[in-house]
This record gives sequence, C-alpha cells and structure tokens, in this order.
Amino acid sequence: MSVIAFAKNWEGKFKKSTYELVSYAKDLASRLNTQTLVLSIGEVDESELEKLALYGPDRIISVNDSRLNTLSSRIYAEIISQFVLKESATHVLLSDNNSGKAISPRLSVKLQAGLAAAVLDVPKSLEPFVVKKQVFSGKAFAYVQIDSEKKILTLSKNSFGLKENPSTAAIEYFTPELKDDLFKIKVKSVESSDNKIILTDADIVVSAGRGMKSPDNWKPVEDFAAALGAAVACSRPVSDDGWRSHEEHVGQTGKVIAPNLYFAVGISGAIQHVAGVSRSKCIVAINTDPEAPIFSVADYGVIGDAMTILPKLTEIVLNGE
Ligand SMILES: Cc1cc2nc3c(=O)[nH]c(=O)nc-3n(C[C@H](O)[C@H](O)[C@H](O)COP(=O)(O)OP(=O)(O)OC[C@H]3O[C@@H](n4cnc5c(N)ncnc54)[C@H](O)[C@@H]3O)c2cc1C
Repeated sequence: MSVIAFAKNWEGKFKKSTYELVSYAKDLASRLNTQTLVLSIGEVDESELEKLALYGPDRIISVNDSRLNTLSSRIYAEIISQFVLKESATHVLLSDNNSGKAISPRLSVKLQAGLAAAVLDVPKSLEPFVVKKQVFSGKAFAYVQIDSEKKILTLSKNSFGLKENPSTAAIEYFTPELKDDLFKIKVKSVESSDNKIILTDADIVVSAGRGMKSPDNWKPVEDFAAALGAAVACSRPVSDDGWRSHEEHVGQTGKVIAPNLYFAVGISGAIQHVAGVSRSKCIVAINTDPEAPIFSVADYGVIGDAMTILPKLTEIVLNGE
C-alpha cells in the first residue's frame, strides 16, 4: 500500500496546487499509515523537485524525459499506471485541473480503479473509503464510496491548503517502458494566440460584469489585471451580449474557477455566478450597491464606482501608493 501524487509541472515549474496535492497526499498516507510518493513527469530541474520535499513526501520520483514535456493524457496515464503497479500503490492523487481531468479517466480504466473527481476534503472514513466531492457546479456535495482496491482522487484547488512538513526525500528516477507507437502524435510547436494567463490556472482573477455598462469600459479592468498578473473573467450577460469572449465567462454555465484571489467588479452575485467562483480563497467585491448579494459571499467589499476605484487600485499596485 502507498499513496502516489502526480506532480504536474508547468514548463518545469510547480505551482501551489501541486504543493497542495502533496500536502493532501501526505495527510492521507499518514491516516493510512503508509508512504507518500510523488511522481513528476517531464524535464524538471532537481532544485525544483527538491521543493516538493517541504510538504512531506517519503520519495520523489522523476521521469526525466524531454519527449514528455508536453502533456499527452494517453502517455501520462500509461506512465502513472506502470508506476502504480510497480509500487503496488493503492491511492493515486491528481489535481482537479485540465491535466488531472484528462488523465484520471484513462487511469481509472487502466487500473480498474474507482475514481472520485473534484474531492473537497480528507476522507470522511477510510473503511469504507468515503470522500466528499462537489456536484452540480459546487451547488451541492456528494459523499462517494470507492470499493475498488485501487482508488483515484482528483483534488479541487484550495480545498485542503498547504501544510508544510519538511522531509529529506531524495530524488529518484523512473524509466517507464514506452513503445514507439505511443509517440505517433507529436506536438511540433506551440504557438500561443496571445500572452493571456489561463483562467482556470490563474492565482488571481479580475472579473467584471454588467456594472461596467459598456464593452468600451474594460480598459480599467484589463489594466488592473495586468498590474496584478491576473487573468480577466466576466459574468454571463457580458459574454452573451458579446462584450467579452465566452472564454472568460465564469459561473454555473461557464468556467468553474478557484483562484486564491477573485475580484468581482460590477457583478451582482447571482447564485449562478457564485456557483463558479465560490471556492476562491478570497473574494473582493467592488459594487455601487451596498445591498448587492455579492457582498454576502465576499471576504472584502468596496462600495463605490468601479470606474473610479479600479484606476486607483492599479496605481497602488504599480506604485505602491
Ligand atoms: C440557467 C442559468 C445559468 C446562468 N449561468 C450563469 C453563469 O454561468 N455565470 C453568470 O455570471 N451568470 C449566469 N446566469 C445569469 C445570472 O443569473 C445573472 O443574471 C448574472 O450573473 C448577472 O450578471 P451581472 O452581475 O454582470 O449583472 P447584474 O446582475 O446586472 O449586476 C450588475 C451589478 O453591477 C453593479 N454596478 C452598477 N454600476 C456599477 C459601477 N459603476 N461600479 C460598480 N458596480 C456597479 C450593480 O449594483 C449590480 O450589482 C445564469 C442564469 C441562468 C438562468
């Protein structure tokens, strides 16, 4: 028995969500009285791999192969599955991000393992193994029992947090057996259409709604987001009216996000909007209406005109005053 966490990297760097997953894996392994193994795939420097040790793994294993720098859910599932079988691991953890969502169903089939996606908490019980997960865009929770010997969980962002637990895990290397035909589809080059931060991965999101009154009023939103290194999002009517692209629409029928910091600017806070952002660690609302429902879910609120407040906040971020 052991717990394996898949440590996703972004161009050779780990993010907070990876460290959160390792923290969760350590906690679960302690409850099960077993070891925590962290598996990294693709080229990552040893200095970066060593950072994982802060969150308590017993072993850090790297598949250091340049052919694996681009995600292929098929190949990654094959590698993780080989490693799970080699180690006779029982619990496999992935972050509930795009990679985890792509890899985990394939892994579930390969390993004949029960899968619980978007898990929100430590298991409610170990025997039987029951975890809490979100359903209906976060409007409800379900308790799921997994009876298979091997179990796969994808962990929702910001549901467990970071728990430092320094270990002295040394870095090991694993070479899976990968047949040539796995590499028949190759990514020859990656061209980004723009330098936008990916909304679902962003740590900070500045989101705006109908309170901005016109698509021509988005510059203060974009300037503030740029100053913070944040992604830009919007409410549904804004994208329905063509003010912004549907790519930016968050909520029940849009993207579900969980950044560390979410700014809701000129957004009333309808339940369908909040369904997609309620797992943000900290919500800051800017709204002229002190009765706006968004204030009941916000950690901080600013009552006032966004067109005046956003440039002031941008100035403070850029110049510290
Ligand atoms: C089935 C269904 C699914 C839906 N899915 C989604 C979804 O996924 N995402 C989503 O967002 N919505 C969704 N909606 C729509 C949702 O119900 C709301 O209508 C929508 O979220 C409201 O958008 P808003 O907050 O931008 O606009 P409004 O509700 O019009 O709110 C605008 C806010 O801006 C404030 N304001 C006005 N002027 C200023 C100013 N100068 N400065 C600061 N604040 C100002 C106002 O006080 C107000 O609170 C869905 C609805 C349905 C029925």
